Amino acid sequence: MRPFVFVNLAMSADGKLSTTERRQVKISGKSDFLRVDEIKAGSDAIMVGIGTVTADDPSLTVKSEKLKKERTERGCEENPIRIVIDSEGRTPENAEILHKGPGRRIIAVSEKASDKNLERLSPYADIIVAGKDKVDLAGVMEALSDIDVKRVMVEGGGTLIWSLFEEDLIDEFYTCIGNIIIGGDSAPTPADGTGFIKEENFTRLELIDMEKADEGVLLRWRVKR
Ligand SMILES: NC(=O)C1=CN([C@@H]2O[C@H](COP(=O)(O)OP(=O)(O)OC[C@H]3O[C@@H](n4cnc5c(N)ncnc54)[C@H](O)[C@@H]3O)[C@@H](O)[C@H]2O)C=CC1
Ligand SMILES: Nc1nc(O)c(N)c(N[C@@H]2O[C@H](COP(=O)(O)O)[C@@H](O)[C@H]2O)n1
Repeated sequence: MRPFVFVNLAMSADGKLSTTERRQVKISGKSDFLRVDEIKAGSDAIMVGIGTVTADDPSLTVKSEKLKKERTERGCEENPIRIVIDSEGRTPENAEILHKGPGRRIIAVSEKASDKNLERLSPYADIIVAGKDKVDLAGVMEALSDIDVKRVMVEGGGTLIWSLFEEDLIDEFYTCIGNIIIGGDSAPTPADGTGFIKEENFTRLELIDMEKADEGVLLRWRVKR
């Protein structure tokens, strides 16, 4: 058993998530920001890779007071469970994700994480150990299902999302394409990693809908199975 998993990203018109220096860029506009806040508030958990934590230091909190209130009225925490996929337990102790706003945090590590890092992070987050070198993502999804997490939003980055596609753990994929060109052949894209080599292994998508979003376009895809 695993939760429903969807990805939400903003990318430039040339398909980049950020710059070659992995510097965070404002890609989407105001209406997309509100949409993202709504889908975040509608999720039980929000997941990012350690690369995103070190590059962007996101808080991943719900921003709107109204949405926070609606969550607490439903008996949920103000924020979804915030999950970092972090093989070695490198999350900095002062990361925003560990401090900003109420709610549970989970850091999923592999057996490679040192005891020192586990001790360092355990005051701030629950730790799940899954996988030998890299985090076993299917194992993490199963553990989330066991604690009644039904809907997971993945915010990036491209390395984590690639692995989730590779392991067929994504159900829907939403990209807001903004009206900028970032360029750079090493700038992160929505699915980095090794990529599929054989055509028969490609993930196939069905378009659910598309709409204009500020100066860009929002595409929503479902993974075909
Ligand atoms: N425009 C947007 O919507 C977003 C952009 N970004 C950008 O993406 C970049 C960060 O992306 P990445 O460097 O690719 O890092 P990432 O956030 O995808 O984290 C990848 C890291 O997770 C760890 N990991 C552990 N187990 C793993 C597994 N089984 N599979 C994959 N990774 C595993 C590894 O240390 C790996 O390097 C930043 O530049 C950030 O600004 C990030 C989120 C959203
Ligand atoms: N949806 C969206 N639009 C953009 O233009 C972006 N640059 C991003 N980036 C990601 O959003 C996260 C920020 O989270 P907090 O505001 O700190 O909660 C961060 O991971 C960015 O990479 N997203």
